[in-house]
Amino acid sequence: MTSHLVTGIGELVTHDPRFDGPLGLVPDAALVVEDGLVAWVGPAAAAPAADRATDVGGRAVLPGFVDPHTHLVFAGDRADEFAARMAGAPYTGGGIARTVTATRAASDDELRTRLAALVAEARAQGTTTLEVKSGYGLDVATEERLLRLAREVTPETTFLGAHVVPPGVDRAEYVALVTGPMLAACAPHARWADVFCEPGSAHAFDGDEARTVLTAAAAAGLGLRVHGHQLGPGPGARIAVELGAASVDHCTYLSDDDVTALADAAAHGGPVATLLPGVELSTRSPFPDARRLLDAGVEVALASDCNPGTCFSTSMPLMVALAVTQMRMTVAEAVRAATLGGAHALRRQDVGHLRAGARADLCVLDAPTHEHLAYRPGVPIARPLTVA
Ligand SMILES: N=CN[C@@H](CCC(=O)O)C(=O)O
Ligand SMILES: [Zn+2]
Repeated sequence: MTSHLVTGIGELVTHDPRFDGPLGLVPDAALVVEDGLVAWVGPAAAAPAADRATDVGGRAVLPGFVDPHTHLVFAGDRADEFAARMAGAPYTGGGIARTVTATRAASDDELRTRLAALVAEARAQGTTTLEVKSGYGLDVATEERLLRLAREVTPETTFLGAHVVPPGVDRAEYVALVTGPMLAACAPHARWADVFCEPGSAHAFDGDEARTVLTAAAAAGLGLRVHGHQLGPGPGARIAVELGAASVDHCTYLSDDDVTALADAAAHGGPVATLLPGVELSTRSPFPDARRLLDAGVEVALASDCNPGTCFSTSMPLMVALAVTQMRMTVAEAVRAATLGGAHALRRQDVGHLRAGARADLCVLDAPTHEHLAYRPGVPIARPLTVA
């Protein structure tokens, strides 16, 4: 087994409680990788010998970003919808049907090529784990196809047949399809199931429908996630708590009762609140109240939600910068949410931190400290650090 010493680390974010502050920071640090796993972290002065060494020249190193919410398998483009929105049109979810039409018409190879390009784009900015949802097929064959393709790039695949009711299809019949033949075809390729729960939307699902979909998915062995509170108030957070979902995502319009329910559940591993500030940026909506969640003791994750409708960005550094500048998160809270928070939203113990035994998924910054992620918005300072 070859050991590899990474040295010259100006600042290392470990999330190891043995080290300093909320991020477990080690200044002038080193790290040893063996067999793809972190074998040792600590001050460079105490580093053990290793077979090989890489000096990162005083740069900051942190766990690779964990992006727990993306919709990366799709075809087509909705730049015109984005431009119309910037000129005043509202976001309703109605544009999802256009992506569904383009996606159904695309070949596996077209979808695979686009997906690979988006994964490479995310990775080039420091994302080392990402979740990918279906949801632009909305028929049995296409949903199954999207999940098969997603599985080629990540184990974190999510069945989102309940994204919207396809135009012209009866709601009850569609819920029966999603919970019956579609779930049966998709479950073998999925770790998770998700539902777009927005009772105020003509396209998405109400609380009863969401509960029906998620209960069936849980019975099929899938973990649960919920899209909720993006467009308005709703039952998404309470359903997520009630059914033991790993995460409730968006969380823009939460009531005090929703926050209390999430905070009470947090004590026994309740849902993470995953915030998607790229959506508020790209739909010109109010940002979620991250402080209210954090101050109540709810674990917060950040995700890109990369999709062709509400946020066509794979950039986790952008999400960190938005969380800090627009949502009043501290830099440490945002960096934690983009790494360890995402890992918890995916119920993963092996990523999102750099304690001994973690996967050696490393992100290096062309900067001396993690603060530069928010201090230098839009500047491509984050990239993966590959240690062979
Ligand atoms: N809100 C639901 N789904 C996506 C948007 C999908 C689309 O508009 O294409 C989201 O998370 O924002
Ligand atoms: Zn989404």
